[in-house]
Amino acid sequence: MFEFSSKMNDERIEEIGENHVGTSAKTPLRADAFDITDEEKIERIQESVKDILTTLGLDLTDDSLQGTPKRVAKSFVNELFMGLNPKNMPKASTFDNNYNYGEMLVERNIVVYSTCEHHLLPIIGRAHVAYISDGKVIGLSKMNRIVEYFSKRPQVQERLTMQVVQAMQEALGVQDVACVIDAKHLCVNSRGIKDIESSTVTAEFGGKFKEKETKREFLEYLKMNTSFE
Ligand SMILES: Nc1nc2c(ncn2[C@@H]2O[C@H](COP(=O)(O)OP(=O)(O)OP(=O)(O)O)[C@@H](O)[C@H]2O)c(=O)[nH]1
Ligand SMILES: [Zn+2]
Repeated sequence: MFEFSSKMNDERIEEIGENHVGTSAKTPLRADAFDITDEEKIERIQESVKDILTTLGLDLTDDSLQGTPKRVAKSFVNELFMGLNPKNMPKASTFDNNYNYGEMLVERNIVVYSTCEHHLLPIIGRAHVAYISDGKVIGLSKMNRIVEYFSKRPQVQERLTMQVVQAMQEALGVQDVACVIDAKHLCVNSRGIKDIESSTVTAEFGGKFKEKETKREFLEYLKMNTSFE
């Protein structure tokens, strides 16, 4: 049977494509995270889910429940946590800024659907990402894809925000990148304190976005109404 070793290995994690992410913002992956295939992971997780549901007292021979362990395992590996696998990292195509656009570009209202790593419950919200070009521009949809990729991990919102900024900085070769995320955590809304109203705002400001005026301009754009709403 496959055994996970408990030691983290920074070199190994760099090999698998997290070298753009600062140490403090790294998802704590095990050194042997990719020693088994996704198919093997699905098989193993399926057995664990069977165990959980059986322990809860459910009869897994029931027509509706019998496929649940496999469904949960597949959704973990292929969907909810697909961002743990660097093979799913989006290719962030960049282009030369031939038109010399010199202002900030803001991609607003990117839907965030992530999972809280403390309770494995959904985090649902919006991310707003901005950068100022220093010669390169990035395809708009790539910003949404970067947010999606890092969202599909067990997360804390602070780390997600930092990972998005660091991946954009790497892709564009600039420090001038910012991200604000406003999200609801179902672990706060639906259980525990059960506060359905509160949401969490996190922000990461790189380079020029640390300056008061640039930060203010970015935050002003977030307040703008769009004419098509
Ligand atoms: N900083 C931070 N905390 C988070 C995030 N998501 C969930 N949490 C918090 O993680 C904490 C875990 O605290 P614990 O006391 O170990 O867990 P708990 O007993 O289930 O806590 P309650 O939710 O207060 O019932 C909770 O306060 C959650 O609200 C996040 O993205 N960032
Ligand atoms: Zn939680």
